[in-house]
Formats: sequence, structure tokens, C-alpha cells
Amino acid sequence: MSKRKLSRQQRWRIEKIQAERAARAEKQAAREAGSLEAGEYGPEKPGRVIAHFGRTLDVQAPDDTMTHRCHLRANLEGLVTGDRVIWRQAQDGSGVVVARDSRDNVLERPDPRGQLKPVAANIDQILIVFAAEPAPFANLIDRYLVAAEATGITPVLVLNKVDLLPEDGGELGALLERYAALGYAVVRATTRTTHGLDALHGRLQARTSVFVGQSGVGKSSLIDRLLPDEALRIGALSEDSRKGTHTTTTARLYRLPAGGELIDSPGIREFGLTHLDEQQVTEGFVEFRDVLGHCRFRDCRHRDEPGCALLDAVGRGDIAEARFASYRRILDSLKSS
Ligand SMILES: Nc1nc2c(ncn2[C@@H]2O[C@H](COP(=O)(O)OP(=O)(O)OP(=O)(O)O)[C@@H](O)[C@H]2O)c(=O)[nH]1
Ligand SMILES: [Zn+2]
Repeated sequence: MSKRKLSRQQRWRIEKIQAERAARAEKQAAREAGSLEAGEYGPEKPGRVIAHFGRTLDVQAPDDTMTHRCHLRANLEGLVTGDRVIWRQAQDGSGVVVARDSRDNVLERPDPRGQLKPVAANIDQILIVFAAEPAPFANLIDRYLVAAEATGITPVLVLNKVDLLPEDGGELGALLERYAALGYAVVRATTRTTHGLDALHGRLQARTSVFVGQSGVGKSSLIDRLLPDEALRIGALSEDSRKGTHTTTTARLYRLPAGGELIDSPGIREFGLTHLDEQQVTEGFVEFRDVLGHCRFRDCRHRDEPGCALLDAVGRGDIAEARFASYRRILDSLKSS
């Protein structure tokens, strides 16, 4: 048997297999279209993905607290918690998602192989939680802010455990004021008093938020207080996520009884600064923005170049030395990672 003939035969087999596959996919799409046409599904309506598990999703309609387990139409991929979708409800309460609306933004995290994967979408604000105990290391807050700025989602600084601070707010209170002066929204909170979360409730209203921050700053405690009835479900979710590596980023959307929405997952809580480039870091310092572009050299690296507008602004005191030092530290850490 000649080589040529053999390869022709192989080609024929491959084509046959592919044709069979295409036919199967077509059949499934036809079945689905058939049941959509047969009226087994209700009319198209808007919904929000509140959790996802591979090719099944939990969807809620905007005016309804019922959760509908939905599957995806064959051509839809990569939906995440927070996505706005068009779906159709079946008689048994389940449904099919037929389309995804455009996203305002998406939060991404590197997977174990270092590839960026979307985790959640349509978030209004990233609440960066810090506290006196454990104290934030030198430029931790700047790192979080830069990472948040790179997503295009508004960061909010939440100083938790204010019960541990001296009357005048101490060092961390002063730090918070400096960030407020840069234009950042800031909130003080404590889970230890009855009215300790009033300001936070206000900030969460009518928005979709995520909490991030170092271990031990009180994220779980805050969420338990904000979602008293759902505390058990949070526990159940994290138990599930311990079982397999793929589910650790499974995010869930909660409607807060006092108003607003919260998207939470262990993966989101660990959101950090793993995948930024130099330009993103530079642009992540909001007070640099007016100054950037005024350096004498177009390719200025803002190290020791003459006519560097950024260094001049630091010299004049328009940009805080601590923030500039923090900027340099973050750039250095990108190179070594
Ligand atoms: N004094 C004080 N302690 C608090 C407050 N909020 C939380 N804590 C305590 O701080 C510790 C850590 O709280 P967690 O809620 O587990 O912190 P976390 O950020 O969820 O930590 P991870 O789950 O490791 O990410 C617990 O012992 C809480 O009781 C607060 O407002 N004041
Ligand atoms: Zn410069």
C-alpha cells in the first residue's frame, strides 16, 4: 500500500469523524431550537448570572429572588458571575441562556498556568479592606489601588476595626485622610459596635461590590454582618471550593438585605497585583496623570532624567514622596517576579 493512499484513507476517516461531529452538534442545536419554537420555553427576558458551574449557571431575573438553574445555548462561552444575560424560562423553572449583554467591566485573575481568566463582571466598586491588625505593609494599599485602577473599577478604601484605633484615628486614620485627599472614596468600619457599619451600608447601596484585602483584616466578619441569613451559604461555598482547584474562583452574587449587591469568592478576595506592566502601574497612580506627558523626553522612565515632570512634581511637594517611593517599589517588584 502506498504512503499516499494510506494518507488519503486517513484523511477520509478524519473527514468522516468531523462530519459526524458537526452533524451531532447541528442535531442538538436543532433540538434546542425546536423546543424553543415549540413554546417549551417562555419569552426572552433579562437576567443576571449569580453563580456558574461549568456549563450550568444560576440566573435571577431583576425583580425576582428565585434562582433558576440554566444551561447555555451551544454557541455561548465564558459567562461569569455578574454577567447580564437574556434567558428563557422552562415550565419546570429551569432555563436556557440565549445571549450575553455587553459588559461594563470584568475582573480577571491568572489561572494556575498564569493565563488570565475572567472571574466576575459588571462590578461597580472594589472595596479594599485594611485594618490596624494585621497592619498593612508599607505600600500594600497602593498595590491594591493600582490593581483596581487597571480594571477600570472604582476602588474604595475601607478602614475596618476602627475600635482598635486611638481616639484621634492614629496613623491609619491619617493615612486614610491622605487617600481621601487624592479623591478616593473612604469608609471607616467596625464589626464590634451596633452602628459600626452604617457608613458601609451607605456605600454599598445600589451598587455591585467586591471585597478584597489581606488575610485577617475582617472581610468574612464584615460579610457575615452584611448577609446574616446567608452566612451558612458562604460557609457551604467555601467548603465546596476546598474540594477542587477549579472551583476556587467560583464567585457568587448576593443581594444584600440592606441594599446593594456583593460578589464574593475566595479567588476574588485574593485579588492582587500579579499581572501588571509598567505603564499600568504608572497610570495606576492617579495624581501622576496630570503630570505624565510633560517630561522632556517622550520615553522618560522617571528615574533621573533631566526635565522629568514627575520628579519635579515630587520636588515641589505636589506628589507625596511616600507615593513616589511606593511607585518605584512596585516597578522593582514587577521586574523580580
Ligand atoms: N477588634 C476588631 N476585630 C475584628 C473586627 N472585624 C473582625 N475582627 C476580627 O479579626 C479577625 C479576622 O477576621 P476575619 O473576618 O476572619 O478576616 P478575613 O479578612 O476574612 O480573613 P481571611 O478569611 O483570612 O481572608 C477575627 O478574629 C475577627 O473577629 C473589628 O471590627 N474589630
Ligand atoms: Zn519623567
